[in-house]
Amino acid sequence: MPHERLEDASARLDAACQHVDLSPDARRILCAPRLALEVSVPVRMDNGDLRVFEGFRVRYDDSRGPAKGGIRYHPDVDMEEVIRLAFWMTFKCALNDLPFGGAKGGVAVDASELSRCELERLSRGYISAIADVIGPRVDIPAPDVYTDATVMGWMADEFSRIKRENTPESFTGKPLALGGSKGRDTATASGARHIINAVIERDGRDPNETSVAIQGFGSAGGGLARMLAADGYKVVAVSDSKGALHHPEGLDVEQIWQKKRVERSVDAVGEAGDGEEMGNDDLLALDVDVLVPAALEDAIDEDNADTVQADMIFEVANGPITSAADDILAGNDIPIYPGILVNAGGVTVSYFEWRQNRTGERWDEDTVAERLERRILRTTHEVFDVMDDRDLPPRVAAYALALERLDEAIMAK
Ligand SMILES: NC(=O)c1ccc[n+]([C@@H]2O[C@H](COP(=O)([O-])OP(=O)(O)OC[C@H]3O[C@@H](n4cnc5c(N)ncnc54)[C@H](O)[C@@H]3O)[C@@H](O)[C@H]2O)c1
Repeated sequence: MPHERLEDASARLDAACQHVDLSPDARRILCAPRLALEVSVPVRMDNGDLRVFEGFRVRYDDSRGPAKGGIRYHPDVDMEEVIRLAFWMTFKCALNDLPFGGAKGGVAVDASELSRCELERLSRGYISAIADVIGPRVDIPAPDVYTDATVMGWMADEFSRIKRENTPESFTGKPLALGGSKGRDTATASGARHIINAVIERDGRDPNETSVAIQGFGSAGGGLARMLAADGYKVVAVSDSKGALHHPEGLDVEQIWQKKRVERSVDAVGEAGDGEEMGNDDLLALDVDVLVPAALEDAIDEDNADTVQADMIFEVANGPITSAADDILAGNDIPIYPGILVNAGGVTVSYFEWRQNRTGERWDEDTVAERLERRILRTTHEVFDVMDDRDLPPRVAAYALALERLDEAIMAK
């Protein structure tokens, strides 16, 4: 890969390549993105000033179908980060056998500083700038960090205006009224829950005796905390960007959820429940059975990897563990279930949304939940088979399986 900060993605590709008879053509094709577009998005601010934002859209690979990937609004977004995220989407879609390639987009912006009207103008301007490279049979965007259904609604509307046709299947993660799918808001947490339950059962553990710490109490991590607590797990620690809360016998997750997500309190998680407050980094070092990083990238790196005491890690965030940390955790025999498996519930229900929009169907909540569980468990058991048959750790097994599917499509072309 040509970009310096892509070593993590590249290291995962190299590790998987050692276990797959990859054709040299596929290796060459997967080393760089198919398309990397950088755009300037001028936006008239409420006070009359003009600001110009940097935007990106990357189509990493589309050998298995139109590319799929979210749009992130964050001040740190740059081309390298977007390429890295698009690479992971390529492997996530392949691993989960979705008929999609991988893409990602983003705008370098602190969305919290913008008024609602400024955010709408930015979202519409960004779509106008990338309209030539997206579409329902080319590249289908979705929400990511600091973008949501409202933003997708504006973007889908802008795209329909530009194309002069109504194409709800051009975007996923839309509001229900504009063709969004039921179950999209809880899809990532549900997928992660099914995988954790499958691993706990395979290991012969009892959920009631299993302690869990979750970093990041957002839509994915907070939703998962609620589901695991309902399944009987002891959720002993959760955190957000402001603080962490710990209770060795298990936290009252519903109370924290109510305060953080329903009342939209700005208080830290640490002030929202009846546990003891602790430092954010201390959560990662707790002696728990299950650790779930569900915040942002690079949370566990070579500086803190050695402090991790969990029996196993499930990545809900994209790329929360650097490749250097991976090596340290492997040396300490801590298995890591990778994000391309664990957080695939979101893109799976996005695929359901795209299918519903293309056929004009509307699936009810139970249908979405049942089809999601079936697909997630099928992939999970395929990964277990590769782990057993080839004696591989979960991350390498998942990448090897994805790589074989990508290789097959590239060679078939
Ligand atoms: N939501 C989805 O459908 C989905 C799908 C796939 C992957 N992901 C990934 O999951 C991660 C979280 O996404 P989300 O949608 O839940 O975002 P979100 O914005 O709803 O939540 C993120 C949470 O992380 C917390 N956080 C930030 N920095 C932290 C830190 N240093 N320590 C502890 N907590 C911190 C924030 O306070 C917030 O509570 C991202 O990496 C995203 O790419 C999300």
